[in-house]
Amino acid sequence: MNKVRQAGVPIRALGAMSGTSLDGVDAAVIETDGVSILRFGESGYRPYSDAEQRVIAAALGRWDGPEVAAATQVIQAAHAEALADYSDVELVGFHGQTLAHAPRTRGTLQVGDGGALAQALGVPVVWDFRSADVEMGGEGAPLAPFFHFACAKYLNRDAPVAFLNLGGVGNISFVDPRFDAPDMPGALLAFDTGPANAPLNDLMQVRLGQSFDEGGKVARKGDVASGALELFLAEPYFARIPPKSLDRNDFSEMIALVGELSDADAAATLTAMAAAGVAEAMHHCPQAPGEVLVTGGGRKNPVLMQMLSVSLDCPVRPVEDVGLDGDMLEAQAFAYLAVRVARRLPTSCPGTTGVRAAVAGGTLSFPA
Ligand SMILES: Nc1ncnc2c1ncn2[C@@H]1O[C@H](COP(=O)(O)OP(=O)(O)OP(=O)(O)O)[C@@H](O)[C@H]1O
Ligand SMILES: CC(=O)N[C@H]1[C@@H]2OC[C@@H](O2)[C@@H](O)[C@@H]1O[C@H](C)C(=O)O
Repeated sequence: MNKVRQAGVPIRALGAMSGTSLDGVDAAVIETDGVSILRFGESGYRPYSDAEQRVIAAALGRWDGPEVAAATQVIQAAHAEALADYSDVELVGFHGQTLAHAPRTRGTLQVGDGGALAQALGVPVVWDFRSADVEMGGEGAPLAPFFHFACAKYLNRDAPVAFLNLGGVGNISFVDPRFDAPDMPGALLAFDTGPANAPLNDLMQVRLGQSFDEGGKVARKGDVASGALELFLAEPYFARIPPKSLDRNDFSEMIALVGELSDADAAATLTAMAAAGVAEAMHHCPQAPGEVLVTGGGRKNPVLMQMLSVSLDCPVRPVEDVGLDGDMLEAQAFAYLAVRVARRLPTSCPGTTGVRAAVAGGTLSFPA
């Protein structure tokens, strides 16, 4: 039997993720048998040029047409480049780029052709991770939770812990590592918390021509507008019982709520909205976790981290505090999930995506 299919045999898997912030492709190697993480390996980052970013941005929210075709070409070429220089890789996990996500109505669209990538790299590729979950009634996201469960085991945790990813959108995984497997009822509850950096990035771009609020410098000088924050929290999304997921632009009208405010107050208020979404999320968790481990770019924003520390009643710290790499966790997640798919182990379950039953979502393509 092909090694990538062989249960229990550790392999070197390379994962690639292109996230909602459209900054570039993260790539990372892990060694795993699809159950335990044995070792984290090397990683890399291939940024998109401004021109590439514009092509991808023009396709966001679209399901087909010339914009989608152009974005697909950019994604494909960037990944072939980003993944070319890793040695002894036995399997690749290729998330692709989410262009549109409406699981209940139209489905979910991650562009990038894993068959072509397998051919280009000469290595088997797992791709299209989200469609099977959506077809079985799931949200198709978030998918990192099964990896977070493995991380909690890797970290020898024996009490509930939460992983919080602050990307364009935020997502949280409540992990109870006392269970043996991630798909056992109670082992995992995961969902998107709300917008994280996306509305703030959009504001910074529109008002100041900057791609993000580096170090929270702008927000730090402002005051939070409590009226706007209240309107935000009245959004039905927050009361909805999880699992639940979001598209990057689902909350893009939030910018209008801060339209009359100064740059600093608007930035402070959007930052507070990201933190408030997480605080709301904690109410949905079965119990308070012992700690919240923060990954994704938002952990580098001290204003956001401070707001989280104030509003959550447990320690909040970046994953670096426990020896993980918060820039690479998502790429590592898709390396790990690829091995699970190849071995027909589930990658989502009712507690993570609301799917009817645990499912191994993804297509495995071999080079010819
Ligand atoms: N030094 C910093 N100060 C403040 N914010 C930062 C800093 N570095 C990164 N960020 C924020 O983090 C964002 C990138 O986060 P990340 O790379 O986790 O997003 P992503 O993986 O594309 O998103 P997603 O997880 O939603 O797919 C940036 O767009 C910015 O808003
Ligand atoms: C549809 C989609 O691509 N969703 C992303 C996005 O970015 C963060 C959040 O929204 C999460 O739901 C997901 O990504 C991570 C990697 C996940 O699936 O766990």
